[in-house]
Amino acid sequence: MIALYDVCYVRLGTRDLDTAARFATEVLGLEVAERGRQSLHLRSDARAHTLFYGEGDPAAQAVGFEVRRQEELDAAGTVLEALGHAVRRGTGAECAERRVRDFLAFRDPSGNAIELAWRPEQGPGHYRGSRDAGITAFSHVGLCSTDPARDEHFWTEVCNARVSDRIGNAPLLRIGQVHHAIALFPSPRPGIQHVNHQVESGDDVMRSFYLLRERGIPVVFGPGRHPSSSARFLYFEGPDGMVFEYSCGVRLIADELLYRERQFPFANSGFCQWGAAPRIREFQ
Ligand SMILES: O=C(O)c1cccc(O)c1O
Ligand SMILES: [Fe+2]
Repeated sequence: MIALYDVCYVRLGTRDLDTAARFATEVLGLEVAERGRQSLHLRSDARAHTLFYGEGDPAAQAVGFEVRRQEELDAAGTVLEALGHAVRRGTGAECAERRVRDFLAFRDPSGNAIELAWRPEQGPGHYRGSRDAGITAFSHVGLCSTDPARDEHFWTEVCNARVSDRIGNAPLLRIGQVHHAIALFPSPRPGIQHVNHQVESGDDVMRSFYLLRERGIPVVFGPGRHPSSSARFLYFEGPDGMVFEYSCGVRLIADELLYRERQFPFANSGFCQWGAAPRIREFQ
């Protein structure tokens, strides 16, 4: 079983790096860790980076998960190849760009680019947001899945994820105590479906709601509250149509023995207990 320790970074492609840089700093509130001619590393917490934008095809995406031991990479490669997944070890330059010592790349059963990363770096000093969005950490990703049941099996049987709740057939999967690090939503195609950052308080969610509206940033769901994680949330659209989410108050699941996953309806009420309606394709 591949022991994922935490979700550690998201890599996005963008056709316009300047626009992405302005959005990531002035709107989202991330800190620029490094800006290259065709690359942008952004911080949201103590880590060296959690969001990377590369200039090019917006479909050039990947999600990085930390593994704690380098031997896990070899073992994971063997397991994945036996299941028919092509695997590739990162080059020195690619590891440096990811601020990791080593990584293994493969695609999940839907075709999402996944990277298993060893020893992701911590950043210098505290994260200092470019605006006070109240961000405390990069926390989870939504992934598009062409077969949520099949992919749930992959993430929970080949990897060590556990189902915290389901919304219809969409599983919300934890790898630590946080309610979920990965959520799989039905879609005809693979891809990163949303990127979540946790914020300090409900006030931060509401402050961002008014700021985004003022700046004409499309709010596509919320403010609302998820019945699954109990988190209050706000979803909005960034460059290249990528959906970002702020949420606060996500529940922690500490008792692995007693906890039982719940089933919510794939309906507005399964996504929000306050009555908000999503304008997000994968939530409809
Ligand atoms: O936090 C959640 O429970 C949640 C539920 C549905 C979709 C999401 O993106 C979520 O973060
Ligand atoms: Fe989310």
